Amino acid sequence: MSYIKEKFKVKADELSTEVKDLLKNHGSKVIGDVTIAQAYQGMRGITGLVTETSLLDANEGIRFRGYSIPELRDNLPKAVGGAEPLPEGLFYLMLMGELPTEADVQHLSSVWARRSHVPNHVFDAIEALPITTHPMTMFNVGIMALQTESLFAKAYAEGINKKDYWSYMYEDSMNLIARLPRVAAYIYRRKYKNGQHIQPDGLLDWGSNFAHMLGYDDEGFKELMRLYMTIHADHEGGNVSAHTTHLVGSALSDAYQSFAAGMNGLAGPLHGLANQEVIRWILAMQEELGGGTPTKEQIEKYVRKTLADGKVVPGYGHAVLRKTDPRFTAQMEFAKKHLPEDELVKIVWMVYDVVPGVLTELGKAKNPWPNVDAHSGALLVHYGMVEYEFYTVLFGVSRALGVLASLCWDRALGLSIERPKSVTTEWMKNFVEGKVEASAE
Ligand SMILES: CC(=O)SCCNC(=O)CCNC(=O)[C@H](O)C(C)(C)COP(=O)(O)OP(=O)(O)OC[C@H]1O[C@@H](n2cnc3c(N)ncnc32)[C@H](O)[C@@H]1OP(=O)(O)O
Ligand SMILES: O=C([O-])CC(=O)C(=O)O
Repeated sequence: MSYIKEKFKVKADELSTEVKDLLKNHGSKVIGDVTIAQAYQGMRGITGLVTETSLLDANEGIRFRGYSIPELRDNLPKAVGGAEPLPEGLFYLMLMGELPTEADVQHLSSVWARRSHVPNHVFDAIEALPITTHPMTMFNVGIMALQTESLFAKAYAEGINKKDYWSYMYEDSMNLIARLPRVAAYIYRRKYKNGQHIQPDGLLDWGSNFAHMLGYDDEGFKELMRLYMTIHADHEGGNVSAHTTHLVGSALSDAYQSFAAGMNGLAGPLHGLANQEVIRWILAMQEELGGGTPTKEQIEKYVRKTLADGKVVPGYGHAVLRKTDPRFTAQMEFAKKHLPEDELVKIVWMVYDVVPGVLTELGKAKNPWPNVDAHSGALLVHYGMVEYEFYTVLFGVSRALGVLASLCWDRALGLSIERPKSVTTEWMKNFVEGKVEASAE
């Protein structure tokens, strides 16, 4: 057993004991009430999930095992000559709950490089789709085709003790993370670069090897990839992609099936697809105005028109956050350092000056501030990745780090199949009239 796996097992046994004690001594303690509005409106504010890897504060933003994004950028190991954290280090932190050493990160880089082989039938499955297929659909087909490699599914079919589920989930998760960049890069090169594929370079770290396979070998893009892969990885457990992965995994679906389910959620425009929508929205605004940099007045007019047309302003608002997303700020800082004169980036910053005021004035959105998706596309365009339909695939590769670390914990803690109670509107009406009672079961 690898030393990381062994260490995870020790930590998992410790936490399992603590959770058992918590359940035995405090299991019936109430942590919240549920209102009728919450049942109809996306369960906002209901605490009903346990996710170890990260925790969100509405005003401060995400913390990964207690570390904010600026703290991660200071404390996680970097590539030689690089300033951004290596995503391998974030995975280690999320899995283990402690910061990695340089050696831990190098170990993970080499383990993932070693496990990155993707069987040919996965590429064949992607090739069977029309070239016009959305990259997120290709991505999901690729992930599902990889499911033939699931060690958990094979072991379960042969019959394993439930105490060992975590071990197979760990192996599947490590293999899937190792393979995703190759699948994603294959999709990109197939769809946008005439199928001229680039072989992996096993000597590179995970993020720069991904950049290399995509066809972007300059150091600036590699740094961006490391930052991008780090900040998109996790956002506690209730967001659509993390919750879906956890939910499907709770039925003992394997890592491939669970992650694919999560990725179908990420592909929705109110979630991960918003990053492509931001660039599409800015380009459409520029086109309508005849190109060039718009004025703030023109941006404001376009925002009001978007809202009047019954559409959302992509990249703004959030289900939980109530301030500017620190992931937006991290990308803004990256841009100020590396590409302060970029025209599209400047437009993103002008939009940031305008949108919160308009959304606040209209008073409907609970959070008028930008989220992670408001900035990411402009950085990618700067380095030449203009194919915005691909952006959510990048998000998905990163999200694998968080949701798969969480799946390892789910199986290590032996979490139950998820099955909350639902009721009908007729039940709600009867409840209001006192004809039925809410049940604790
Ligand atoms: C990685 C991520 O997933 S980050 C989020 C990415 N998504 C986007 O950027 C899409 C644009 N934003 C939105 O649609 C929303 O803000 C969401 C989906 C992120 C959050 O949704 P909610 O929690 O329901 O937001 P909230 O409670 O503030 O919504 C209240 C009203 O304001 C509207 N609203 C919220 N944000 C926006 C926005 N950016 N533009 C226009 N209207 C908005 C909602 O559509 C809703 O309108 P309704 O009452 O007519 O249905
Ligand atoms: O937390 C959410 O609901 C959405 C989000 O920002 C993410 O998943 O990264």
